[in-house]
Amino acid sequence: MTYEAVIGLEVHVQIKTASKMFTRVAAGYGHEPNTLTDPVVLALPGALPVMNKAALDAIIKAGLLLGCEIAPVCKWDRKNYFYPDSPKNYQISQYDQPICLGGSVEIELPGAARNIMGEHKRIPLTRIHLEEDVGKLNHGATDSLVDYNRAGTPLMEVVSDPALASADEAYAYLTSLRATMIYGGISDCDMEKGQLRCDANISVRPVGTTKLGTKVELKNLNSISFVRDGIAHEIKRQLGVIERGGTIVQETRDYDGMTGTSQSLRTKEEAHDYRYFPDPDLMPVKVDAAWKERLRAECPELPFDKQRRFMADYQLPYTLTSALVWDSALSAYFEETVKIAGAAKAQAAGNWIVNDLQRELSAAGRSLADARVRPGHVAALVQLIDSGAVLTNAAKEIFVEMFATGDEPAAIAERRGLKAAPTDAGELEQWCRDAIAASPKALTEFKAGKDSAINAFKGPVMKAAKGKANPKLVDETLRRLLAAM
Ligand SMILES: Nc1ncnc2c1ncn2[C@@H]1O[C@H](COP(=O)(O)OP(=O)(O)OP(=O)(O)O)[C@@H](O)[C@H]1O
Ligand SMILES: [Mg+2]
Ligand SMILES: [Mg+2]
Repeated sequence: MTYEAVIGLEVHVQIKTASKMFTRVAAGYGHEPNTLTDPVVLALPGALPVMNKAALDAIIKAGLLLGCEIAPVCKWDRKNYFYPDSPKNYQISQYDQPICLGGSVEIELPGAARNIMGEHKRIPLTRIHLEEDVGKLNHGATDSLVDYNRAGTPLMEVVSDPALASADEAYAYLTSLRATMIYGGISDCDMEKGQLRCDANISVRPVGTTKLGTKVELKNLNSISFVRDGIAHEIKRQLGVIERGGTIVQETRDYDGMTGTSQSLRTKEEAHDYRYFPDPDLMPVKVDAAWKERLRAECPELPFDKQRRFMADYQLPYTLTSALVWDSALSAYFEETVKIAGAAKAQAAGNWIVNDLQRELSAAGRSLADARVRPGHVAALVQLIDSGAVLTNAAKEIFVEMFATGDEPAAIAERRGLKAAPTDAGELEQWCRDAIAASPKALTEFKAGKDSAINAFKGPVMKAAKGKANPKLVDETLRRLLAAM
């Protein structure tokens, strides 16, 4: 019997807000332990939660970006459990009335080659709800210390349907979801800081059947690559168990990305173990049309939509769009350049940005925001090349200097003597006549209608001009002379 894998992901995304979910104390990372706390975070007697509007805005925006239905009314529930990371002994979460329902994440699977677009799919979401993050336990050799700085940070849980079929699809899903959250300004999704965390639920079933198999939940997958590796490993493990005649038990396993192994943590608790009940301290939240529309207006175009637009409007090749659209600042920079240089120059502009600008930025350890080269500079350089005033090799040099100084490309070309030589018209004409005379075969071909035969004359002309002739002028002069022959 052949088996297929079924995967559902639970992704926790910390929302980037100034303060915590139910109190005004600051949210943040990397502070002295237990400095971002107050009576609400520490659950001191009498402390009461007050909702953070910015966090609600962010989750509604996330829902709109992913095409979810925003529930007109949602409520808060207590998820009860005892563990030192939660001083209240419960977590405020949303159980049966989450704020976002349905929706999907668009993914792209790997293409046949790097420069070929892969298949696109939409992975349906079950829900997105809002909850508060818990504290952090730091385990020492003989004791464990608890830090409540993270406790109470607004946290979204994005739950997918069991609809992913492979480790690669899970990888593509996380890449796309992460980009969407960053684009929307909802989270920075830095996995090293725990801003995005993923649990993977995995089961297998015989191909052709629809009933879901028993799932195993993988935890502690702390990079997107580890999620992919962990899932691939777990699918293999489950198939191995079945092959040996065993059965899969529902459990939570810990995957160690460094060693590529997993071990059982616990057999999985059921929802009733948490004794969910509505939080009596918090009112349900009503989201009306005006609230939704205000946030809809703030929703940016998503990377895949942008990529389709770049390919259609600017005729850009897939590879170039892939290098641009996943970084919203970079694609904004590109579009500003195109606005100045013109859509016909989009590909040239894109190449300068993706290759030369990015190379110089990473060599200098700088970010795009503080690059001295602005879109106007790139557009000006593209225009100088197009007009024939500078040649490509010179332009490369100009770019490097432009990056270092922020000077205009024309000024750099002037002072560094990098302009294509302002060839004397009579001299250029003579070079062209000599080149035509030296190649009677190409002349015959050109006269017979083979336009590309003109290229045979250009090399000798450029050689005579020591590489500094304006190629556009060379082309024009040759054509003028040829037409008269
Ligand atoms: N048989 C299955 N095989 C693979 N994935 C499954 C299966 N059943 C459920 N899933 C996936 O498991 C996830 C369940 O997440 P959900 O948050 O609803 O429940 P939970 O994991 O029990 O709760 P908790 O948030 O307390 O961990 C979903 O992403 C769902 O698609
Ligand atoms: Mg869950
Ligand atoms: Mg879970």
